Amino acid sequence: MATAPWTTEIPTALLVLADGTVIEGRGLGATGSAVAEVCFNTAMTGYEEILTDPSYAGQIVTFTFPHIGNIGTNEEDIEDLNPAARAGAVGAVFKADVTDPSNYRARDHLDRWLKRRGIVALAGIDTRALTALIREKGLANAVIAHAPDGKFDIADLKRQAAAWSGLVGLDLAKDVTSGQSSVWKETPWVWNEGYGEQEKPSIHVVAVDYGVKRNILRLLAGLGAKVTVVPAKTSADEILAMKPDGIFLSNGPGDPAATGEYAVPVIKDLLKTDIPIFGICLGHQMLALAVGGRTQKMHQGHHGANHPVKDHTTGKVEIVSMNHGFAVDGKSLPQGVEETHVSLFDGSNCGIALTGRPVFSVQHHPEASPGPQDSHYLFRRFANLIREMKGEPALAER
Ligand SMILES: NC(=O)CC[C@H](N)C(=O)O
Repeated sequence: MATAPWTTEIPTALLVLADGTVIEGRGLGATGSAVAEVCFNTAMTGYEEILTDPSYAGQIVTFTFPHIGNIGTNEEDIEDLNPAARAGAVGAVFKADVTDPSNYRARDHLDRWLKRRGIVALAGIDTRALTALIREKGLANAVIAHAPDGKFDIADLKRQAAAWSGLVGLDLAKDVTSGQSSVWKETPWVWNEGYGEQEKPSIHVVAVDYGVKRNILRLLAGLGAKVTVVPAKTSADEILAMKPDGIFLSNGPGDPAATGEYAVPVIKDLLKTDIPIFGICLGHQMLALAVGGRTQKMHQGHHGANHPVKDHTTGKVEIVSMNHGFAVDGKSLPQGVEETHVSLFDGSNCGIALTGRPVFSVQHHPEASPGPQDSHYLFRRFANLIREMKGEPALAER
């Protein structure tokens, strides 16, 4: 994968894998380097949402869709809660060079936006070959480096990539969570109107922020919730003192088993109440750990917006957004915990529910952003569990 022999171009960016593989490309975005896990994402749209999803902290995203950047960037499509913290992917890999944006919502060029967010990026490589390599050998630790003068200390980059401990055992939720509690009011985006505001909430949801995506909070607010967002290390007593009608456990980066000291014990305490609980992705994995299940690292992970998942409770198949490199071992689930959803790609666990209790979670991303909206019904399922507790009529689920 070296520079084509007929060009005299000097590579200005490198992706150096832990096994010593060096991939040369054209640099864009921030200069410098970042060490992380390199994964591939098969979504065809939504690069801004993907790169700002805090669950991608500690990761470099290779986009399999070849043209990234042609709709530019805007201020509305970011997913991390606190833009100043710039939680999200640390690196990005594209096939084609980024062109000038052509979209009525564009406010900036992707290259400038990447620079501002501190994301190191590389373009002009065979992303299919890199994806095939990840599929064959598994998610790889790597360094992405960008130097406009083309000067790299390759031996040092190789050392850095090989020395990095990787995501297993790494707690990153504590780095991306909000520093303080806040109330979220914004409701989902409507074409020609933009985002709305929830002014008359009828239920109260406390959302534990392990790296939460904004669109989750919007969908909760859109269903009539006052959403109080609390930091990842908030205790069960503090959460219960807020008198929530429902508790939401968010997505987030890193190894779910590594957050064991603060998240899992709190979830165990919350499970002693009868308050409805809903978890997404990292929240799903930690709920599974709290009920006695196990999580494990995946070979190539699931990152995309086109994954088929079956809901066993209805028999329906939904096409979903995915972003995870760890998974719940479906075989580890104890009695009283049902497997509600499975991936139709590899049969891996995608959802659990506690038998006879208002507690459930999913591995995929029903909030989409980006991706199809097939799984939005899960938010209504959660709202209905809360409404049932309050003696209010159910909303239509689909
Ligand atoms: N999107 C997420 O919440 C990801 C969860 C976890 N960090 C994983 O990679 O599996």
